[in-house]
Amino acid sequence: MGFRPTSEAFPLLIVINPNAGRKTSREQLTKTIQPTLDNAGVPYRVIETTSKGFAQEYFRDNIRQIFIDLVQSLAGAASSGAVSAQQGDTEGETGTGEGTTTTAATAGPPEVELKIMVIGGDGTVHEVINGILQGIHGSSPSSGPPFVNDNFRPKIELSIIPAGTGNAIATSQGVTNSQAALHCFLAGKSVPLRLVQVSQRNNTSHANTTTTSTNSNGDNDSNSIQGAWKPVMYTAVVNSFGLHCATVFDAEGYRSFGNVRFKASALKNIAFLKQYPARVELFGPYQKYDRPSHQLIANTNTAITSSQHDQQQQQQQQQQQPSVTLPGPFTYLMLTKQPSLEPGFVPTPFANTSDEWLDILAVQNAGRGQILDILGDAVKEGLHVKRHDKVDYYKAKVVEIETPAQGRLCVDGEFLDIAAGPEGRVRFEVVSDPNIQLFHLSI
Ligand SMILES: Nc1ncnc2c1ncn2[C@@H]1O[C@H](COP(=O)(O)OP(=O)(O)OP(=O)(O)O)[C@@H](O)[C@H]1O
Repeated sequence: MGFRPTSEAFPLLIVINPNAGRKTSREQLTKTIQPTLDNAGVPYRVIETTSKGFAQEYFRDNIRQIFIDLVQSLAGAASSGAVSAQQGDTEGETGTGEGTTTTAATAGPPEVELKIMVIGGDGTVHEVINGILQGIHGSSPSSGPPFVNDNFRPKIELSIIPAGTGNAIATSQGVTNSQAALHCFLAGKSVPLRLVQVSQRNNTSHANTTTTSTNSNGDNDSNSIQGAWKPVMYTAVVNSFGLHCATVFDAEGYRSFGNVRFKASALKNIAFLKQYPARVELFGPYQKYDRPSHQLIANTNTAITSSQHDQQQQQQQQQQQPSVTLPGPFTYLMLTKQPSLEPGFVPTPFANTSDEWLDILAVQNAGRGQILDILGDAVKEGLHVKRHDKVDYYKAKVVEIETPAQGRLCVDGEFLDIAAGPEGRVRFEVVSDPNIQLFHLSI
């Protein structure tokens, strides 16, 4: 079920979620986007989502064929026929993908760039990204074996027309309406979109299992449960635990309230405020916000070592021993790649979609008055970080969380229920996979 390019220029794929936000996507498409693209001579193909999960499944099952068609269209366009794609067997229709190859006749990988426009909110973007990565990495039976490698390293330019409720990714780039987003698209401005890989131990295969030991806190040492980390999903916006997660979860039940459902849910969860037991560990280098000097300070524990052997040893140590442990319990915990989650609400003001850091906002054991103050200041462009002693702010590259009882995480608006203890431990890591380059547009 692949795309056949209708012209030499491969069509822009427009993914539209008619159900996002205030349900204005279709109107935005017909009134603003289509006339502008037609005027600019940009060919496009519209893919309308029909239900939750549609976009993810669509890209997971079709991304391979989309790239094959894209490469073929490039080959057709190039007079020398520099790029060619060969389809070994019935990819797409059967979903096996066996034997599919993409080759470049010239030296070096072909320059392949796929443009996708999403008219929707962060949830739709999340689905598109996860579908693409599942399809590319072959992590589902229908996606076939991985097909992106050093010889074929496509770029994906993701343009986001903010039509959802929060629109965190677009808002964080200063893109607040479809006109601004279209302007960015036509000007071809893009910045790297770094993602967070969310992984859990692959406990079905304990090939490397070592004995479970007990650390100095008397807890089981989770690093000794040695099932390999297995990506569960990728997030582009926010991972949370505690009050924020409970608020998003309960807001689903208040859908009939429209856009005030988050406010209603937050008020309920603050009125019945809970503390959420967990231990959070940061691994490797990190930066911590220093309130007196109002700046992020890099940790200096990572001494510079001279020999390669020393560096390897240091790296190994950093991977095994946490640099920082936050003991909890947590009132509010967020791990983000976007500074702003909705216009005005800036919980992690130093987050940057393109950097290699994961921003961590941790509030441990706060009372109702304290959390109200903190959230009140977070809607004043992130003042809470400067003002409140209960706010810990870090930037790290690898973060793990473990809960003593069954716990729930919110991952870009979806939910991950985790088992108690080391078995349920979850790892968050900023990835920049050189074999798939996701970009998005910025002003
Ligand atoms: N046709 C559809 N009908 C119902 N739900 C859909 C449809 N298409 C997609 N969805 C689901 O709608 C949900 C909400 O979409 P999206 O996140 O884009 O908007 P939002 O929640 O309003 O915005 P934001 O995430 O920016 O706050 C997503 O989980 C998506 O899977």
